[in-house]
Amino acid sequence: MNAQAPIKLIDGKAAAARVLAEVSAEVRQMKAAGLAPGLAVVLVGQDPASQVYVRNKVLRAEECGIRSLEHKLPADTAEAELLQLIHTLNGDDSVNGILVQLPLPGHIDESRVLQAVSPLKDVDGFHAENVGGLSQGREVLTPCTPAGCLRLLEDTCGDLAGKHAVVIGRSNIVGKPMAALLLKAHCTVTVVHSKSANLKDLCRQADIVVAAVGRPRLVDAEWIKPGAVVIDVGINRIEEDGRSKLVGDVDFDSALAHAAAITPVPGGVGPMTIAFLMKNTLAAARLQHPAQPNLAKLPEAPCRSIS
Ligand SMILES: Nc1nc(=O)c2c([nH]1)NC[C@@H]1CN(c3ccc(C(=O)N[C@@H](CCC(=O)O)C(=O)O)cc3)C=[N+]21
Repeated sequence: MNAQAPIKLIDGKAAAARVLAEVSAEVRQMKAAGLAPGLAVVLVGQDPASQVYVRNKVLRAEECGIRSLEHKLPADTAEAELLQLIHTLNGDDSVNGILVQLPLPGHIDESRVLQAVSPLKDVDGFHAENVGGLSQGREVLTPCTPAGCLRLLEDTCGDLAGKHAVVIGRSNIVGKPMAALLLKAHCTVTVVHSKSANLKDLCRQADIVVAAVGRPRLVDAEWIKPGAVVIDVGINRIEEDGRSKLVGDVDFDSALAHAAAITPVPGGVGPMTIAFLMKNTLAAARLQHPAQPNLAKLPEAPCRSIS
């Protein structure tokens, strides 16, 4: 009766493990060529969720042989002091990647801080130089979450050319760079957001839906065209049945009825974000050593954000 393909769960943990295995192999080659890649993670304040992410990043880095340095600063750190730390890290040759965990406390100007990170060490791809480069389709350091989503989509759908992708959300961290990457992959891209008219109708036209709005379970089966592929970027902590739960921007159980394939939360996009942070750290190390003959002999970067 139903000719549709069986529902497929997109396993972000398994995909991330594959990416991390590639990273580990590359780290070994880099070390053989005399370079031990290092990542600095800067956390300002005590936000418990951020602390969990930072801990996960440090663990994954260690697993694939990347040195990670954690800088924890108190919530009342002055902007000038944070900028000074970034300048020090910019000038430290043992640091190849710098990640400043967001959000920053309200008294700190986020864009000034992101602009202070050297574009060659900007493993988040948030510096204007890299944002502009991505928009021009140049090979630059690219934000980790959208890069991870693109890999999941390519693994699931193969060639993305000509597909209609609807990105829900227009943040600088996910929505906008996701749209740029999908365009680069030859999709027809629609970006919708909280002020869009006919949000649901637009979404229902999509072959690919990427939900990144931060609204728990906003997207249900009615938003999804039968056979569409759904990537859920949302990580929302909610209270339900007297306990705390992690849910996405997609109502998973409902969307499952229409989707050909869908990412779970947790275990979907989150682990891929961290895996691509590691990949970007290696890509950054390569950018910083363009003339090093031994590194130049390394195989082409399989990092999609670069190659
Ligand atoms: N400059 C900056 N860059 C970021 O990339 C950045 C940031 N700031 N601030 C916070 C958000 C959030 N983020 C996550 C990364 C991984 C998981 C992750 O691994 N999640 C797992 C476990 C989740 C859990 O159990 O808590 C999963 O979804 O399966 C989650 C969230 C990166 N962010």
